[in-house]
Amino acid sequence: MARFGECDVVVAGAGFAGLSAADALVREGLTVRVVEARPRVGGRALTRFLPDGTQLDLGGQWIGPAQRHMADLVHRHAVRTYPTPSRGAALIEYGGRRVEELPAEAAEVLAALDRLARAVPPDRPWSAPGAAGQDGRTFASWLAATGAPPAARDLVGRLVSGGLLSAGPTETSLLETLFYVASGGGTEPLLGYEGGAQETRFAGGAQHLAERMAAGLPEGTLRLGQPVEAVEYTPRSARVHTPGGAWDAARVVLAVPPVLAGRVRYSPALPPLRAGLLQRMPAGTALKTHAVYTAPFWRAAGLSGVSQSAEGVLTETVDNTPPDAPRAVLTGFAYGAEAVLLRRQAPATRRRAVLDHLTALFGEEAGAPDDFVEFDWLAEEWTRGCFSGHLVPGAWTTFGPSLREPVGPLHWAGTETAVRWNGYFEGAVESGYRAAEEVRRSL
Ligand SMILES: Cc1cc2nc3c(=O)[nH]c(=O)nc-3n(C[C@H](O)[C@H](O)[C@H](O)COP(=O)(O)OP(=O)(O)OC[C@H]3O[C@@H](n4cnc5c(N)ncnc54)[C@H](O)[C@@H]3O)c2cc1C
Repeated sequence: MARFGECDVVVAGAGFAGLSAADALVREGLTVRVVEARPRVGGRALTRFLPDGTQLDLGGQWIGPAQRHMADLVHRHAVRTYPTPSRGAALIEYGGRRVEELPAEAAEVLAALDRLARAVPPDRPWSAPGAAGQDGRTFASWLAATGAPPAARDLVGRLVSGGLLSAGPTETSLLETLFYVASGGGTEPLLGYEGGAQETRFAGGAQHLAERMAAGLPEGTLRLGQPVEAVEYTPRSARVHTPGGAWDAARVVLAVPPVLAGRVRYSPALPPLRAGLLQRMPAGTALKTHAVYTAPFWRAAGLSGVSQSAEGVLTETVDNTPPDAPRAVLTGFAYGAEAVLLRRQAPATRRRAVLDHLTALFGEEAGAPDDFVEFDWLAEEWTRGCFSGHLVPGAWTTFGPSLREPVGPLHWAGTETAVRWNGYFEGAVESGYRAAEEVRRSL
């Protein structure tokens, strides 16, 4: 098999984590090769433009004011951003009623969650007081024990397990949920638009920033269309195999989602705790849809386009119209069981189910968009889930300490390994910088 050459570090994956790791390593004067399976950079950031120029972010798209690494990147790469439209009333469907503010009993459940999350250190959730018990019960069982009315539990379960962890409340442990809340600084910054993680969007889409980061790497650093298939390693070096050939490097940063890191063939086999961990981090199942209209008709009715539903196929909607777009966009999210059931349906039936939900919220016009665009990240060979991967119940307190532990010359990055803003672009960048720092110290 051909050998492309030797380098100091191979980074697998050109998402935000891999690109940040490569950037930091190149700044250290190291020779780096970024090998990326897809013919593009950005990973879970993917922007498409309709023929008339309407921008759709099919993957990640928002950043918030507390995400400092992303703010630095935006500044450094001179990328323009704009706010998420926020004028008008939100619609919250709750217990058969429609209200504009989060009902007090649901807010109380979120407050209780925040109180518990404050005791969970996001860098070592397994050491939190009561961690074993919290890891051994599902978020659904904790919700049931709050004594809150069923509608409040349903809404919080769908917003938190679904909207944040992209799973159902029966799939995630209480500890995983508390970790995620602690990692993002609380439910308010996580769930919020203005002042929260959904405050700002990228002009030209989130993929554009990834492309700018890639363009900043030295020529020849980035190798697209090169999936890492196998990694042979000794305590001091590694050989990374791709379909086109192999790279020898002193260190490797694996910046790919855990489910895909587990599919690479390692020789020798990964240590049991690392291998076990990778088997316990399934990716989420969220489904993001875009309905494109001639105009943002909901604004005339005084509505912001934001909705949160305790029932129905969609849990959330948002006005996703870019400021200078020729047309208007309502984006919807399905999570957990609803997202799985929608995938069982034929595309036309699924589209109808989503549009019926939008019609019930925003009126007849919502049922007849000019375009309807969906993108299934579960079907993507090089992602296999959405938004991110999470530890299953019981895994934090058993396998969790292996999350960022290097294996010989192999270092682990990717948003799933982040301490802060785990699951977000911000977490991906943090993880890339952290892995690069580990490599720098180890050489
Ligand atoms: C629909 C959706 C909406 C989201 N919304 C938001 C949001 O609004 N804000 C936010 O901050 N985050 C959001 N996220 C999450 C965010 O996109 C991710 O946290 C972030 O992009 C992860 O970056 P990463 O570099 O860790 O992983 P990835 O972006 O997945 O990058 C990994 C890269 O590795 C490549 N790869 C995989 N296997 C191999 C292999 N064997 N060899 C070589 N390369 C390989 C992949 O092709 C990919 O390019 C969303 C995600 C989705 C899918």
